[in-house]
Amino acid sequence: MQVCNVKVDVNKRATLRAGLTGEAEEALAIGANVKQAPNMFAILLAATIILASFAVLVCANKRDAALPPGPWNLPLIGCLHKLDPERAYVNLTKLAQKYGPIYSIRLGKLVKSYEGSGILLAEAVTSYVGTVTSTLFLGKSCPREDSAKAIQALDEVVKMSVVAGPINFLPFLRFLPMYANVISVLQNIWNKMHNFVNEVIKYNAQFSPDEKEDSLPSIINAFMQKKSTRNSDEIYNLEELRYLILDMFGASTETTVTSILWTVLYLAKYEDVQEKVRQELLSVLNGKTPQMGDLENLPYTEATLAEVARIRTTVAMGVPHLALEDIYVENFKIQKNTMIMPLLWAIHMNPNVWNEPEEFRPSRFLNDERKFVQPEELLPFSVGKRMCVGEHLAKMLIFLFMATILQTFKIESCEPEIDLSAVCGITLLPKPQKVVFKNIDK
Ligand code: HEM
Repeated sequence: MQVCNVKVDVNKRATLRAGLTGEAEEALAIGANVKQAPNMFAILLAATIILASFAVLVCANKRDAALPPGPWNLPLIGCLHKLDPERAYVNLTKLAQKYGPIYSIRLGKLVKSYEGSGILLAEAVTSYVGTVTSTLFLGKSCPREDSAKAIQALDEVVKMSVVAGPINFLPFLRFLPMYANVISVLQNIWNKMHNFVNEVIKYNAQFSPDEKEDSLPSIINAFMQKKSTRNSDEIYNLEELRYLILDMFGASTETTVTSILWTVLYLAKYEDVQEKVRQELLSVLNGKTPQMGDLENLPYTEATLAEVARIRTTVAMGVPHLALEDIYVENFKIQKNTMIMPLLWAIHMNPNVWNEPEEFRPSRFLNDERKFVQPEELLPFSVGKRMCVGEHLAKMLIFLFMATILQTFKIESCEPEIDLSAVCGITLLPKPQKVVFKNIDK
């Protein structure tokens, strides 16, 4: 299996220092000396600038021979000029095609902005996903309106985090008023989220696990149960629980909502696929409420969901990891503190694995007996020991939503043409557009 990794040097401050103070100081010193020879000043200054630029360029491209190959970097901005913020996953995939499955680039800053909050359906889907996840994480003890507000706040955090993204690559930006404001708004929302989850935990902590009427198998209840049987507070303390719940909220809502939105849009666009899925659902389920166990008897439906997950990889650029020490991968040296981005989009669009990867074709996941087969290169939830812990929950939420809707409604676009192009934020988002659900009996 070919896995494509993109490496980003996170040691930005050191890079900037080498680019600015090192070479630029040297260039200025030469300029200062030539002040005593006015007639030669312009020529020497021009030469100095050219030499200095060259030195800075060379410095920006100094590579340890063992490091993975990659394109030339410009001082300060590295390879950013090669990346279109909204289509960075596509640009990065092109570099993978040129430099091979493991390559490295240096990023200065990545400016991304995204207006709009998704298609109109987004609100309803967010409420569906949020209700299930908050009940699962917090149990019944949390009033619905409170958890809805928390989910809304989280949505804000996700959008603001996209705007704040460049700070990851150029940390000094946090001193600029625009970014300082974003950070302060983010901190404000985060504090509110922490307070909210804290209140729910405090409420739950009043009861011993057997005393509680709320016996739903939620994370909060499971945690409290474990805590009551342990003497040590080292792992099962309430602060740990708060962060765990916030991580779960952060990782589950936007990803699952976005995946559902893509599925709705693809089925609205490919009406023949939608009809085939509906016919399979109607004949197998025969009007009954869908359950996760039904999926094994619904190969075309499962293949369609897999194909959407492939062609619109929700977490297109993966979740960054950090090398804690120098390591070697296929003879390439990955230096300590290097950020490693598993470029899931490139894996899902690799023409050596997928025939005509740009085509939406659910049948690629069906074998000769029309059974669903999952190739190991299908990795929307990543791979390895840090892969998504919510894979099964997410698949369940997507399947149950789609199976319920499609048995009753036909999804149609309100626009002349459905736009399936993506905007790259934290996840790969569809453009805002309207769809309509028409009752199939009418
Ligand atoms: C379709 C929806 C989802 C997609 C596409 C998705 C995808 C991913 C990906 C690609 C990662 C990165 C794994 C890595 O670091 O290599 C991840 C991590 C994670 N996901 Fe999901 N996810 C989804 C839904 C969920 C849900 C519903 C939950 C919550 C129950 C969840 C919880 C997490 C957590 C906690 C992590 C961090 C795991 C760790 O670092 O050990 N995800 N997800």
